[in-house]
Amino acid sequence: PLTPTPFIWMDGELVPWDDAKVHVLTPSLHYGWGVYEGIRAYATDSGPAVFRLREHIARLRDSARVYLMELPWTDEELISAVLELVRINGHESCYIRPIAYLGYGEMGVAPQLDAVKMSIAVWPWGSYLGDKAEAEGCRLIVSNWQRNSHQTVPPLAKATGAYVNSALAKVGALRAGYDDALMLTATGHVAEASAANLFLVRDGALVTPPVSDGVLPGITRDSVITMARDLGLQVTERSIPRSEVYIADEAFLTGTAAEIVPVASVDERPLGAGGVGPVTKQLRDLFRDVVGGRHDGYARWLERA
Ligand SMILES: Cc1[nH+]cc(COP(=O)(O)O)c(CN[C@@H](CCC(=O)O)C(=O)O)c1O
Repeated sequence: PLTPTPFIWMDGELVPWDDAKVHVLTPSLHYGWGVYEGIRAYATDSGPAVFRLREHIARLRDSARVYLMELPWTDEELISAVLELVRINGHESCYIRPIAYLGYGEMGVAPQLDAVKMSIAVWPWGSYLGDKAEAEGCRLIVSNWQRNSHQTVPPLAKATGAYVNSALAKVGALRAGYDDALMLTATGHVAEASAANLFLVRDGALVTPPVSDGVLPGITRDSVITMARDLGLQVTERSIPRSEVYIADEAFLTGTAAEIVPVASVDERPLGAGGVGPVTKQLRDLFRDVVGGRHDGYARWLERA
């Protein structure tokens, strides 16, 4: 359940949590035409810091452009709003959820595109896949729901309505007793999990599906690619046929909510020796140091609240 925080930012105003409401005939509620972001603020020795905030706001604007939505605020205004909201809500660490949607006024499939409204909320959000998955690795099953394609619902844009695809996969996986779903493209190549990117490790080298295979260009994915290469590891972005996952030495998921979660098995095939693989552990330990402000080499990725 959500832990309320004192204020939500709505169109430039700070609104008490319980008053942050929209009309039931808000078209984005009915048709899914909206874009959003998932960002995290982390506790550091010098207070809360937001991880790669600028990149997240830039992706929000990219998503909005795909959906013909002009955000009524500049990147700088949104960055300031996020930092102020984290500060006044008083959390050392929290999850941050900006959303741009189409406000009340007209109904119908072709929405009123100039009615763009925005809100930003924060709340404490712990382990996305649960402590057990973090410690022992998550169990994935390949979903029988195909990942959105560039020809249907563009995976490049983080649109609200796009997530029924992820939700169908995730709910199916949970009901089958798994932690999450692995989604494939129309050609049977690996895309990503329901709300996180996937990396494989084989002979010490990392492989991850390309954006052209219908993945969200994840910011955690980008961070892991950069950190891995800085560690001297080989990282390749290429199409991965489904069965190649079964023969990986290690695999892990990356996402803002998920962070870095080891994969213990896919379709009941255990990966490597099970548990947290050495490369996964090395990258997860480094990631935790970086977001905790304990690694000067990536200070550029942290914005102090
Ligand atoms: C489909 C998908 N793929 C990859 C990622 C990882 O991207 P990034 O966070 O930039 O590293 C996310 C983030 N999923 C967000 C929403 C989760 C949710 O709504 O639940 C998140 O992790 O915040 C996705 O939703």
